[in-house]
Amino acid sequence: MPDPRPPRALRLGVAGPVGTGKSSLLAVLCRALSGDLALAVVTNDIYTDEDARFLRAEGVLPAERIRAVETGACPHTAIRDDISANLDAVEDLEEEFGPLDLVLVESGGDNLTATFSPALVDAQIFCLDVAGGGDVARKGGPGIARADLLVVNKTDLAPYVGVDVPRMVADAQQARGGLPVLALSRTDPASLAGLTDWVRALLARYRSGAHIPTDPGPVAPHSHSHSHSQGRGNPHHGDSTQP
Ligand SMILES: Nc1nc2c(ncn2[C@@H]2O[C@H](COP(=O)(O)OP(=O)(O)OP(=O)(O)O)[C@@H](O)[C@H]2O)c(=O)[nH]1
Repeated sequence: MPDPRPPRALRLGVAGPVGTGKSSLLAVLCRALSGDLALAVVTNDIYTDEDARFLRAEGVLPAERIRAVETGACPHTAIRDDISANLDAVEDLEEEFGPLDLVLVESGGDNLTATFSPALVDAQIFCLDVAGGGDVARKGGPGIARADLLVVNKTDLAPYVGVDVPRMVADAQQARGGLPVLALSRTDPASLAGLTDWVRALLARYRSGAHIPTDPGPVAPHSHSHSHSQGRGNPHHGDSTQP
């Protein structure tokens, strides 16, 4: 009988501002899914392989299934403008350990404008946390408005930072026109189950051919001090506060 699976693994990106819990979210997914799915991970950091080392130290997957891309520049560059290093890492993992079911790609922590190219991932999660402030969800941007899933993370911290989680989720829902929003905390097992259920449902849609990758949209124009030697016409002007 022919193998009904698509020719390659589902590629799922996780983006969002620095420290919002992207690596922790990947660790949750690896722990929950590696029992019955073949997984691999690609991490992106600007100057280190810290996120990959964190995941290897957590023992969530065999160490060799976790690859680090050192972007050396704005994290968005390597997931959006010139995706070659990430694509190489994903394809190497598939070649060495395939057939895989799911490859998770973690963006280096960036700002609200960073999203993955649809040429790199089939779907993407955008991760905010309550510690960034309850009004962040209202600020919009391509990831908040159009990622396949928006996570409002670390809800256990809400009482300490004065954030009204239902309000923040409602704001996010309003910004997303019906796309899903998930309030998440590592201290709330039901929320973690909600995350893994969403990924399993996405994988089922991908395998059946029902999932249509969508592009949340490009980064906003901005400027900064380093150059983008391999950038392809990415506009860089305007807000000099961006990394
Ligand atoms: N209270 C709380 N802390 C969390 C939760 N998830 C992650 N953290 C903590 O948040 C901090 C940042 O988490 P990471 O997973 O490293 O975040 P990240 O987005 O990968 O960080 P960068 O890769 O540096 O952008 C760590 O100290 C985590 O332990 C959560 O659900 N609740």
